[in-house]
Amino acid sequence: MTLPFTATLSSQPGQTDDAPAWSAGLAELLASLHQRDGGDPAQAGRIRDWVRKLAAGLAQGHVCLVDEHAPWRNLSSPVLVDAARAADTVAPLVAEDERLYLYRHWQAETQLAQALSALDEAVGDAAPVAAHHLDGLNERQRQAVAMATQRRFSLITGGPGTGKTYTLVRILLALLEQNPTLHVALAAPTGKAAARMYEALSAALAKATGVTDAMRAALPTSASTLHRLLGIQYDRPAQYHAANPLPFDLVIVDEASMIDLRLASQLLAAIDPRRTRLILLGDANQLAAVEAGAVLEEMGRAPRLQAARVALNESQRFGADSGIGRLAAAICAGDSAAVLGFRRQGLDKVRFEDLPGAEALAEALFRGYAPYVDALRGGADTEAVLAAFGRFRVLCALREGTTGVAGLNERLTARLRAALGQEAGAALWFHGRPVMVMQNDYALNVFNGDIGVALRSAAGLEVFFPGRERGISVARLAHVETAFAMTVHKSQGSEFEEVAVVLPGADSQVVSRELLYTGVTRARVRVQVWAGERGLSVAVGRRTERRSGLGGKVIM
Ligand SMILES: Nc1ncnc2c1ncn2[C@@H]1O[C@H](COP(=O)(O)OP(=O)(O)OP(=O)(O)O)[C@@H](O)[C@H]1O
Repeated sequence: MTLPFTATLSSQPGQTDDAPAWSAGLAELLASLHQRDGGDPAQAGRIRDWVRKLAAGLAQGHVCLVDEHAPWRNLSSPVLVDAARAADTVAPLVAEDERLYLYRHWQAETQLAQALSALDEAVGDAAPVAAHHLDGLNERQRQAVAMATQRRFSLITGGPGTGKTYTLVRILLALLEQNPTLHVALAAPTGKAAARMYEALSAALAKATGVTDAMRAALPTSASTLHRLLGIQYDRPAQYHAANPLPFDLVIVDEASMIDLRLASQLLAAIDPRRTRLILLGDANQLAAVEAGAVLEEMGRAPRLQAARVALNESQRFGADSGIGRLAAAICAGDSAAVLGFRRQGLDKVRFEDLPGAEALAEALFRGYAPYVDALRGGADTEAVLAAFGRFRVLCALREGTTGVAGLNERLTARLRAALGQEAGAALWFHGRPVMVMQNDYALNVFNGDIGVALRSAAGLEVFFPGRERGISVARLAHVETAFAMTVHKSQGSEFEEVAVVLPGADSQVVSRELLYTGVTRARVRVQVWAGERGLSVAVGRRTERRSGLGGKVIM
């Protein structure tokens, strides 16, 4: 049977405080199927209740419902199967010990765990890494090089500027020295993250010593999205899978915190443990994927994968005394007192502000876009306009409300149009409208999360994206949103000179330590934090935990 959750699962968790509307429908459906197919009518209410809770959890990124008493253990129901039998018998719900899943999440989690175990078992076929590849690295970086050159699966985590790229270059050079024809693929969950990964790696390679022309020639000339790497289009099955694995010796995936359970299981299925080495890079303290499954974090905690992971911990970007670095560290540590202390005493390059009313907030945030307004007014070329827009961004926890993306975009739009002397009007498109693509469009070659600016050109109003010469007529771009303000979720994988993080009031359930950390660390130079004391302290105090069974399932 087909369950009605495929489309709705992509509703944004962390953005509404309520259980999704579809959870009640799914609960009713399964409760009535239970009765129709001969289940004990007295148990229908329990099924309904569990499914409702499970669905609410899914919308927040949990993979399963957890109850330590496993009340589903001895329940006989046509809509529920025990995990021990789930490989042969398909039912909408799977019970596995204290966890209850929708079938396809149980299947993805189980397949991912098996693939990880198989890959992690295939270790130790490489020669030890030559000592010169370790020169100048700190202890954790050395461990990472040794690990990634020895193992088939490795996980390298670390915050911004901890040297993930720097270390990766050493790993690549060491592996290329052993095998000059190494076939390498670079990928990331979004187009933006892939582009940034490639840029960072190219820059680090340009600075590295001992890179021969042959090595350069063996390296890929771009990084792709994971969807493109795996050949996933729309909702069709991936082109690469267990029976047709990816034709690479080494696959490197950046920004792995953004990978959800389904994509992770598709990626691992496409890795041939006899041939391919997989290196995942990411920041485990960041927000997890919007969809179900905090895969990176789970992998990071799985006891059996301990030898396959290294956490880099010395940031070169944010020195120990940098304001952003100290703030990020205090947020990560859940140290509300320290964060409130910074807020009261002041912190270098960090501006803390109380939340004013809607108009005053928009007015203050609009000042961040002054260089962008100047570029548009002065008739700067497209590249300069895009660069000016890329300097600053407003990042929100919510979509709706005074502090939400939608309202702020409206108010910032009105201010930009006034500043440019445009008539205030209801027109959706205008010269200077920054937009974010919300859906992959393979025909236009634009992807979820790409950001461009609408500019008047000889061909009319066209959207220009960084790194692309030609604009795209606004009429062809259906799934876009104005992008002065964006959610913290959507900002993952991007970086700006300055960001303004806007939190809602203290009673919101959606703000968390991971969200605030992700927002703050999108800034390279300066950050503004718009939140009252209580809101800030609640955010720092709340850790998101994702319920799943992955950690315990990976075995060797
Ligand atoms: N061991 C080291 N010796 C000298 N410089 C280093 C070392 N490790 C990192 N760096 C430098 O620190 C800076 C940050 O490193 P890098 O860009 O690799 O971090 P990153 O973790 O990839 O950051 P991000 O997550 O922001 O992309 C770079 O300028 C890099 O050259």
